[in-house]
Formats: sequence, structure tokens, C-alpha cells
Amino acid sequence: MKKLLTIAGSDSCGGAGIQADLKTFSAHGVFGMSVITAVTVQNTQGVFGVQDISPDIIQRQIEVIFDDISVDAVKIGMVSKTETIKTIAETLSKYSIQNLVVDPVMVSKSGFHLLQLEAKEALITHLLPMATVVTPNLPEAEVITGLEINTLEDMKKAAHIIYKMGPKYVLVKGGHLEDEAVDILYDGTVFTYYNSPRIDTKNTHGTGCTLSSAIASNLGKGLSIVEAIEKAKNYITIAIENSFSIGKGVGPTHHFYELYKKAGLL
Ligand SMILES: Nc1ncnc2c1ncn2[C@@H]1O[C@H](COP(=O)(O)OP(=O)(O)O)[C@@H](O)[C@H]1O
Ligand SMILES: Cc1ncc(COP(=O)(O)OP(=O)(O)O)c(N)n1
Repeated sequence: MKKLLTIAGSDSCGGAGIQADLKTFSAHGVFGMSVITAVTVQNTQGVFGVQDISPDIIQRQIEVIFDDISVDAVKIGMVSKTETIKTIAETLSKYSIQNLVVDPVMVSKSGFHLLQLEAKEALITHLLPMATVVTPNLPEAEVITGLEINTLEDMKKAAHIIYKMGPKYVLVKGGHLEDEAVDILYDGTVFTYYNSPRIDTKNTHGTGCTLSSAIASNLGKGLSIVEAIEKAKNYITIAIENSFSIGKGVGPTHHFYELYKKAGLL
């Protein structure tokens, strides 16, 4: 069985973060492991607090996994602050990582800063160059590049700038566009488009976490980057189509193995 690691924050309501990652891994039939970087106080209505995990404990969680288990792919999500980012980058650099998906989580849908503002530079300097693929949404791509992004042409320009920062591939996600949900992959030469109709729902909590974990699962299984994202895009589309309300705010996406098996994704 393939073994996947997520390095991310905990979401107490289970829709995003570590919890969404592990559900996505399970739905993909891979074995999920976790290094928790921060614990958020979160429900469907917002994020109300954060407790960062100490760098020493983050480092040791990573070390005990890699010293014992061969890891087929790693996904990085919420990294909170500069010290956390440096610890993760330094510790991972001691190991040979096959596939690394970096989701540059910055601000939750409810507007909470999951990445401290001053940590942006550390993320760009230390994590982006290590990534197989980095998956910014539009607001994240704007912060990383300094561009204003409204159109597919803007997304391509942003992908080009982010590519120069060192990752092997860049996927700019279009969940925040007005019409179709178009994601664009850039490999330094060619742009590949992943289109889906916009699903009319308020329940999109954890979409970015789910997509990046699905990509990591598929890369870990040995798929090419283009296939890994194609299957992950189909997965997130079905997950959003089947999303549901569990509270008063933004509900989570669905992770149900049988649903994806029936769609031929697993
Ligand atoms: N309403 C929607 N309908 C269809 N696809 C969506 C919708 N919202 C987001 N997506 C897709 O979900 C994935 C996550 O994108 P996005 O929401 O931009 O990320 P984030 O959660 O990081 O803000 C992308 O593949 C995007 O195209
Ligand atoms: C602990 C934690 N990590 C990441 C996020 C952001 O997740 P995302 O998939 O971008 O979903 P929304 O916040 O946009 O719903 C999070 N909320 N919590």
C-alpha cells in the first residue's frame, strides 16, 4: 500500500486541514500519516484561535516517520509562521522526497490568517523551491506574485512568475473565478487547463486541502502530474457536488470511497 504524509494544521470541525487530508487519503486507498503544525479552533462559521506546535515537536514528528517508513508522497498545508516553515524545510531536506505538493494556505474562507503575514517570504524562499507542485488559489497567487488576478491570462502570468520561484510545476486554482472553475497547470513551457462547471453551493469548506491531498495521493500512486491533477480535479468536483451542511456556516466536501470508485477515479 502507498504511504502518504500530510504536514498541516488541525481543523476541529473536520472539513479542512489534516482531517480533510486524511479522509482524502483514505478515499484514495492510500495509508495516511500526519505531522500536525498547529491546532485551530474552527467550525463551519470561522476560525477562532490557533495554537502552534513547537518546532522541536514538528521536527521530531517528521524524523520519526522518515526514519521508520518509506513515504510515497508528502502534502504540506497550513504552516502558520516562519519558524515552522524553516523547521519543515530543514528537516525534509535530510530525506529524499519523491513527490511534494505544497498548498500555500494563507487565509481561510472566513478571513482568518492561517499564515502570519510576515511568513510569506519564508514560504517563498524555503518551501516553493522544494515543491513538485505548488497549488495557490487566486488570493494566494496574488499575494505571492503581487499581481491582481481576474482572468485566465492573469492566472497564466502568475503561474509563470511562481514557476520562476523554483517549483517543478505550478497549479493556479480558479475556485475564486466568477464563472467556470478553471485550474491552470504550468510546467515552464506548456499550460494545461482543467475545467469544470461552477457548482452552486455554499458548502466548499476544505476544497483546497482536498484537491492538494488528492493530487498527492495520485502522484504517490505513480501517476504523471497531468493525470494526477485530472483525476484530482474530478475527485474535488464530485466532492463539492456531494458537499453538505453540518452546521450554520460553510459545510464540508464529501469523501466517500464508493462514490469515487463508481466514477472510475480510484
Ligand atoms: N463552486 C465550485 N464549483 C466547482 N469547482 C470548484 C468550486 N469551488 C472551488 N472549486 C474547485 O475546487 C478546487 C479548490 O479550489 P479553490 O476553492 O480555489 O481553493 P481554496 O480552497 O484553496 O480556496 C479547484 O479545483 C477549484 O476549481
Ligand atoms: C487547519 C486548516 N488548514 C487549512 C485551511 C484552509 O483550507 P481550504 O481548503 O483552503 O478551505 P477554506 O478555509 O477555504 O474553507 C483551514 N481552513 N484550516
